[in-house]
Amino acid sequence: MTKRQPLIAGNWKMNNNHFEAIALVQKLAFALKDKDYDNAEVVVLPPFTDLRSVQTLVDGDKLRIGFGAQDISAHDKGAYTGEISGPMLAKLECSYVLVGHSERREYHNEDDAVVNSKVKAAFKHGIAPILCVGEGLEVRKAGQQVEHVLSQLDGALKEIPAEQAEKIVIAYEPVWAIGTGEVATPEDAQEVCAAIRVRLAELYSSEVSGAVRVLYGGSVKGDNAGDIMAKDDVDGALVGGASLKADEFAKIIRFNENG
Ligand SMILES: O=C(CO)COP(=O)(O)O
Repeated sequence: MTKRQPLIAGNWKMNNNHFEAIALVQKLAFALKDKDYDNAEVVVLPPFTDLRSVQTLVDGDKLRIGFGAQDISAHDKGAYTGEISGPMLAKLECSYVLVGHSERREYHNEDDAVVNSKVKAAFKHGIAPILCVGEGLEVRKAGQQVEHVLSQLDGALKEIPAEQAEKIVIAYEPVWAIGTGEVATPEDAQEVCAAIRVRLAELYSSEVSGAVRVLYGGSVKGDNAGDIMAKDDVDGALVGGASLKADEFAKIIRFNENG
């Protein structure tokens, strides 16, 4: 099986205006050494209003920092006030887009059908979706986390062909670990990430399941990243709060040097 390149992605959520975005990406570029880029692919996911500034900086200074958006419309164009389309994101050279984040599911009522239509929209325009899945506390307490996550996965991947599925990134983000400081144990993360990989093999093939990167997200910091990513089926991290501090995010990118 080919080795999957670790991916560390920073979901800035609704933080940083476009000036602050430039400053943060510059600080991150200063904090990273050449060898850090060999360690992991580095990606930031700023708000829409920052994307043009980040693109100009990354492009102009030839930074090895990728970027993407936090949401995508299911539609290509038209009367959808407030939405941002796949063609717009593709024109800005976004490589990635978050789809199905628990905050979108919760505050914007995005169900599996909506998530599925956004995954399709991303692929249609050559953008790799970072599909977020994860259970809430009640589901975890009932021990139903694997079933819950696999059902979200099945819903999101409906009618997605293998050639596209192998390019998806999946982020397992237990809702109870997001922004709470309560990180999942490496064993908890491994259990669900491994189950995701098995389901990808069932839905597609062992080639697809071996190629897809499965990330963990939820209170990842510099000093817990290494233990989680040491697990076989965890290929990186989707980082919220800690991605807003360049030094802390750089420490996560150097995950295998911290302990
Ligand atoms: O939701 C997250 C990333 O998408 C995780 O957020 P925190 O790292 O702040 O817990």
